[in-house]
Amino acid sequence: MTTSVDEFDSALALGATGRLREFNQAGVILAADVHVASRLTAMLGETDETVALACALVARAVRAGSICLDLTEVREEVGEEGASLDWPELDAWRTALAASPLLGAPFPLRLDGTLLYFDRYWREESQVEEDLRGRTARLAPVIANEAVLRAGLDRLFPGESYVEQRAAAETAARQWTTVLTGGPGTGKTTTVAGLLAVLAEQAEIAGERRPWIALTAPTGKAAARLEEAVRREMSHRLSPEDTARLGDFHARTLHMLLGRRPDSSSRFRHDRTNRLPHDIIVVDETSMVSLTMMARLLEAVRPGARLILVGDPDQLASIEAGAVLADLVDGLVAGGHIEAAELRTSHRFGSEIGELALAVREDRADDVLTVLRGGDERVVFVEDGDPRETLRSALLPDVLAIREAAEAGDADAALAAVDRHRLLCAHREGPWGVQQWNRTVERWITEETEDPLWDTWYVGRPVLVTANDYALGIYNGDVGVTIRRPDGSLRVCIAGARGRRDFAPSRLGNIETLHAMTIHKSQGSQAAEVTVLLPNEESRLLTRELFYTAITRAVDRVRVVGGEDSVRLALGCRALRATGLRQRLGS
Ligand SMILES: Nc1ncnc2c1ncn2[C@@H]1O[C@H](COP(=O)(O)OP(=O)(O)OP(=O)(O)O)[C@@H](O)[C@H]1O
Repeated sequence: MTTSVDEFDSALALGATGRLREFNQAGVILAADVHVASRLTAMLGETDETVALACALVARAVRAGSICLDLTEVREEVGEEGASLDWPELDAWRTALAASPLLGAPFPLRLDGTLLYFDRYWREESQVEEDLRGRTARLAPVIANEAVLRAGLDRLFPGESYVEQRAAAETAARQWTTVLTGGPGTGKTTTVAGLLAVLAEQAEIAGERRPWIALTAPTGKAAARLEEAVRREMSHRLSPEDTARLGDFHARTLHMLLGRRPDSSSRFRHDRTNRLPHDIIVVDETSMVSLTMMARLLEAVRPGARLILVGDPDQLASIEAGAVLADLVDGLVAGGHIEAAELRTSHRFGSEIGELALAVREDRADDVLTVLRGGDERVVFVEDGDPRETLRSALLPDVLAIREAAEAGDADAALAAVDRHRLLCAHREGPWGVQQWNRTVERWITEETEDPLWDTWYVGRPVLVTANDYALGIYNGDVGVTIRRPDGSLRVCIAGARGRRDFAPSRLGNIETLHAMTIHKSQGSQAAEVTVLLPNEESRLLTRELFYTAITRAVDRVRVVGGEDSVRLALGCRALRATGLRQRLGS
C-alpha cells in the first residue's frame, strides 16, 4: 500500500470515509470517483459501503475506457496498489448490489452477471447488440448474377497476390455487415475499392440505380486518407467502366456523416427516425470508434444498407469508452454470426517494419529485439541513456524543412513536410511527454536559426486541432502549419477532410503545437518516418497496443527510442478494457 499520502493531493477526497477513503488513499480511486459514488448513494439512500465502493470502481473503469466493471477481475487488475485493501467477498458483493436501490428505478447502475454498468453504457451496449443481431439475422443480400460476381472478383483481384483480398471481398459481397480486418498495408483500402466496384456492377445488372456510397472515418485525417487511397485505387487499378459505375464521392468524418445537431452534442440529425440514405457505408479506422458513436451509427443505418467496418483490432481502442472493433471480431465473427474477412499479408512495408509489427502483435519479444537491433535503415533502435543529440540530428532537418517552406509561403510543401516525420510520445506531460518535446524542438530551432520564437504563433509552427469547430469547419485531429504570406502576415493552413483551409491565427482556439504528438492522437494518421519515444517501465500507458499503434504509423522508417526493458514490458502488458459486448454477441 502507498505509505506517503500527500493530504493536499487533488486526487484525494478529504471527506471520504470507510472503504471509499481507504481505496482513495491507496490511489485506486480518485476524488472524482468518490464524488460520483457519494452522490449516487446519498441520493438513493444507500448505506452499504461495498455498493458505494463498486460505484466508485465503475467510475474508475469508465475513466480508463472500459464500459463496465468486472467484479471478478477488478482486484487482480488493480494489482499491487490494492493488494492490502479490504476487498468485498464476491458473492456478498453481488448480493449487496442486487438488493441496492441503485439498481432499481431510475437505474443509475445495472448488474449483468458479474458486470456492473452505469445505465447509459448498458443501454448503449444493449442497443448495439440488438441492432447487430437484427442485421445479421436478415436473409443474405441477393447476388444479381453469380457468374458476373465471380468474373468481377477475378478482374478486380487478379492472380495469386490478391487471393486473400478476393476472398475477403466475396465474403463482404454476400453479407449485410462485414468486419474487414488487417494490419497496416494488408490491402484493406484496395479491397474496399474493388468491393465497391463489384457491388456497383451487381446493382447495374439488377437494373438498380448507382449505389449511394458513404466513406467515413472517426477523424478528418483518417477520412481524408481513406478518400485519397480509394481514389488512388480507382485511378491505378480500376478500369474506366468500373470507375464510372462508382461515380464521385467524398469521405467525411462520422460526425459529419451523421449530421451535427445544434441542440445536442451526443445526438445527430440521422437516427432511427431519419436514417442515412446510403446503400453502402464504409467505416475506416473502426478501432477508433467508441461504443457511443457505434450506437449512433447503427441506429442510423438502414437495415437494407451494407455496412463495412474496416480496421485493425490490434491497435489501441477508441479514446472514449469501448473496444468495439475487437468486440465485434471476438463476438460477431468468432460467434459465427458473420463470416470473417481478414487480411494477413502486408504489401506495403519494407519487410522490416512489417516483421516488427507482426512480432509485436504476436508478443515475440526476442524477435522484436532482433529486428530492432538488426541494423536495417528502416528500423532503428536508439538505446542511449540520453538520446537527445541523436534525436536532434534525426528531427531537426525535417523541422527546418517545414520552416523553410512556411517562410516561402508554400502551404502545400509545408503541410507535406509536417506529415513527413512524426515524433510520438506516450504521455502529454513529464520528461518524455509531448509538452517537453515541443519545447525541446523549439529550443533547437532557436539555437539553429537565432529566432527566439517569442510568440505563440511563429512561422513553421505545426499545429494539431484538438476539438471539432463546426463554425470554422475544422475537426479534432486535423493538422496545420503557420505560414508567412507575401505581406508578412501569418496564416494557419489546416488540412482537413474537405481540403485545405486558411485562417488568421487569432481565430483558432483548441490548438496544440505538433512537433510531438501523443500516440493516442496519432491513431488514424501515418507519416513517412516515425520516431517513437517509449516511456520508462513505470508508465501505466506502456502496453503492447500502444507500441503496435506507434510503430504502425510509419510508412518508410521507424525509430524506437527506449530500452530493452521498456520493449519487453510493453509486449507483456495488454490495454484490456472491460466490456460486455463480446460475450453478448458471442452467445
Ligand atoms: N495484392 C496486392 N499485391 C501487391 N500490392 C498490393 C496488394 N494489395 C495492396 N497493395 C499495395 O499495398 C499498399 C497498401 O495497400 P492498402 O492501402 O490497400 O492497405 P491498407 O490495409 O488499407 O493500409 P493502411 O490501412 O495501413 O493504410 C498499396 O500501395 C497497395 O497498392
